[in-house]
Amino acid sequence: MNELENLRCRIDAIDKELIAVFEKRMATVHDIAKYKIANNLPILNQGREEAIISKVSESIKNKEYTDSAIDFIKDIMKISKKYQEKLILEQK
Ligand SMILES: C=C(O[C@@H]1C=C(C(=O)O)C=C[C@H]1O)C(=O)O
Repeated sequence: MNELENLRCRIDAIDKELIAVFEKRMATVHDIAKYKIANNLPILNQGREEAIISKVSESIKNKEYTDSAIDFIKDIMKISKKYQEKLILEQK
């Protein structure tokens, strides 16, 4: 296997881990959406999102990746809200 193939193998293994963790997060988002529906709460919680972004920038070890990590978590939260909207629409 050449170097590029070897590195891509490593990416494939990391993606597998990412998807497993993503599934766990989405299952929790699902439970949060059910709670919001039952308690008539809005999908967006700006304060919570800002706190998550702060935690990400504090906890990332390689500061070279800070901006990318913030972009990443913002995209994840966008996906989370889109999924919650879908669940809420299905209830109506
Ligand atoms: C999951 C929630 O809903 C929204 C999505 C968030 C997320 O994906 O982390 C955070 C805050 C909310 O804007 C929540 O309220 O906790």
